[in-house]
Amino acid sequence: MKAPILITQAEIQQIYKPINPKTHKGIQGHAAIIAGSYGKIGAAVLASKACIKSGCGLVTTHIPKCGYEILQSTIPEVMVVTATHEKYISEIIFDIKPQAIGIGPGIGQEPNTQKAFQEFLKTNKTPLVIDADALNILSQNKSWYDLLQPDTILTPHPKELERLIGSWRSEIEKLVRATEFSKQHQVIIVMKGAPTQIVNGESVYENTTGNAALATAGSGDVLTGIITSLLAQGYLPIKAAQLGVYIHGLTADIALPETGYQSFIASDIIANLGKAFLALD
Ligand SMILES: NC(=O)C1=CN([C@@H]2O[C@H](COP(=O)(O)OP(=O)(O)OC[C@H]3O[C@@H](n4cnc5c(N)ncnc54)[C@H](O)[C@@H]3O)[C@@H](O)[C@H]2O)[C@@H](O)CC1
Ligand SMILES: Nc1ncnc2c1ncn2[C@@H]1O[C@H](COP(=O)(O)OP(=O)(O)O)[C@@H](O)[C@H]1O
Ligand SMILES: [Mg+2]
Repeated sequence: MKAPILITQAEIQQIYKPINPKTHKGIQGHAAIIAGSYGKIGAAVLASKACIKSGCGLVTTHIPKCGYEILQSTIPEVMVVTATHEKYISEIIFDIKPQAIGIGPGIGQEPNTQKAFQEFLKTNKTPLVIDADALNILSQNKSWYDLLQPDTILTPHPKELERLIGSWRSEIEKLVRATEFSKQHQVIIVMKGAPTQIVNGESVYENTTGNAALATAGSGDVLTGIITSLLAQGYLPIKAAQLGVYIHGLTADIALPETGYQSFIASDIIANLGKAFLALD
């Protein structure tokens, strides 16, 4: 097994594309976020806000009905499509054509949500980020792995990863299993942790930003929004994953002297996105 390639500032500078002065929202990328259920609409808010604050021109968020007023009042910049069910996503239907979709934060695992996710996977050809409960649904329905498009990005934390690839007894075994999974299903696995590693077939990349302040509710939901935004802006999936985890971690490194570890919350990642992007310009 090769040593991981570090995701350094120099590497990121090669990947990062400054904003074209003549761009407009119509060509800056339209992202869709499919997230939330009753009691976890916050996950949809965090992912959507991180998405629009990471540079894409438009964001449409698909949520259950109960989240409508919450979304519209907390992030007026984001458009909203609601499912027919009050408390969970019962079907995934929208007439927009986004350039990237992020699915999973806070969606729960209701049977109807599972069915909707399966129907979605059967037809979806749009670049995709799969996180949280969508990963958990996937790991309970392993025959659906065949429905994943090449270069789909999966963003599991260690428990979600275990549900997908099974348990491991050492870091080496984890990497071997993740590599096998990535090659077999042609997916990119963002193995979140300290540090986060990205597995893309035989290649492993290791992030160099971030700290323990990120060990707080919703920080993964925010990462989903950031990576989906970058995908919608035309970054190749592996580049969107690398730049996304780097920027996400950088926000915590920037904020730490002011917030300390304890008072840093997921909204602070979003609040510091601007400074993190400026550090790349
Ligand atoms: N405000 C909100 O609406 C929030 C919604 N959330 C959503 O809640 C749902 C459940 O997510 P959870 O991740 O809490 O539940 P899970 O059951 O998937 O994961 C929790 C388990 O994973 C373990 N775990 C997590 N990170 C780990 C790490 N780095 N190392 C080792 N073990 C680790 C925990 O100890 C725990 O046993 C998801 O859909 C998620 O998106 C959460 O993101 C929290 C905030
Ligand atoms: N100690 C840590 N050091 C660096 N990054 C961390 C640490 N703990 C958590 N993170 C990061 O925070 C995020 C947590 O994601 P996740 O567990 O999915 O959160 P949630 O589901 O609550 O949104 C990941 O990006 C992970 O890498
Ligand atoms: Mg998560």
